Amino acid sequence: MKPSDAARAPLTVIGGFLGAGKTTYLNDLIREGIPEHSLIVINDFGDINIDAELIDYRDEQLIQLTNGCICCTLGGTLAEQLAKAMRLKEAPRAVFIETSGVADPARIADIARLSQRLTLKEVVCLVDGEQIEANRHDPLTGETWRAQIQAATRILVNRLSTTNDVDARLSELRQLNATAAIHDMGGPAGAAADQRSIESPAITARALYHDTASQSGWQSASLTMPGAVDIDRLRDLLLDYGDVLLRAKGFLYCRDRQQRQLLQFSGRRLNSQPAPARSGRCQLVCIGRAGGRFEELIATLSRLGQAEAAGVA
Ligand SMILES: Nc1nc2c(ncn2[C@@H]2O[C@H](COP(=O)(O)OP(=O)(O)OP(=O)(O)O)[C@@H](O)[C@H]2O)c(=O)[nH]1
Repeated sequence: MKPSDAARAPLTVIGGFLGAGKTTYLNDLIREGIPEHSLIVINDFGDINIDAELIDYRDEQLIQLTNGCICCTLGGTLAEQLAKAMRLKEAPRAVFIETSGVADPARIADIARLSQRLTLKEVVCLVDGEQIEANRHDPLTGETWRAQIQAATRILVNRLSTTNDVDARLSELRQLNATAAIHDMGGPAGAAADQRSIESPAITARALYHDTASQSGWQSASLTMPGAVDIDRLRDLLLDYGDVLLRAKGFLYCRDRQQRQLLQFSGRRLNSQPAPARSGRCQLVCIGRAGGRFEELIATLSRLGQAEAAGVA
């Protein structure tokens, strides 16, 4: 029997480019209150799901998907996992999917359109207001970035306050998507974002060192970082390679800080804060422009993490 529309679980797709603020927004939603027995699906671009460790979930069911772009490499897996979850005796009352920053949310929304147990509630797209110009005109990132905006039913723009011409930025977004609601999230939410304390669930850690994997102009790498790193040296290195490094995030020890740090690099900005206590990872994932320079960065980062472990840096 076909479930009526009222019996279908609403699906919210949360998309947006690398580092745009998807995880931060999802945590805000959870804090504000989502239905009990929700299902949260987290996809991340690397083969370590850092985002899953940053989600502040409680009794919700969590599915972690890794390895690249949810829409092309994981389409089948995602549909299967969702179908399985929706067949459970107590099926989820609502579903939230955080896509990877290089995914096309439209293809994920199609899964809901095909499912008899889901109904598409909205496709939210987070946009880093500071990066609109850079992303829009970039030959590698532009197409993905535009597709994410075009697929949205609601566009949430943050970090606009640091740009010169807010109206011009908003009208650029409007030109790309004539129908979506567009909201300027303003400063405070984001400004406080890095200061938020994050309670994380315990998730089984996998020890990983991976070679870089490249896919049509993109390249990603996952590194183990067992040693205590000099944060200033790391900052200089990441900023030096800001032309090829689009996003880095992970957990590591820093020399002058007692607690393991959560490191976030996006839009050529680096910040760190105490990492969630419950997992013990010391790993970093990076994504950027494929090529020798990206590989050079990964090799240098790898040496930094390893050498300092051995005390020879
Ligand atoms: N200033 C400011 N910073 C933000 C805002 N939202 C997120 N951030 C910061 O931006 C960085 C990336 O945020 P995330 O929420 O992890 O971004 P994401 O889109 O989930 O990142 P990926 O999943 O790696 O693509 C973190 O350092 C956040 O604290 C915001 O509204 N304002």
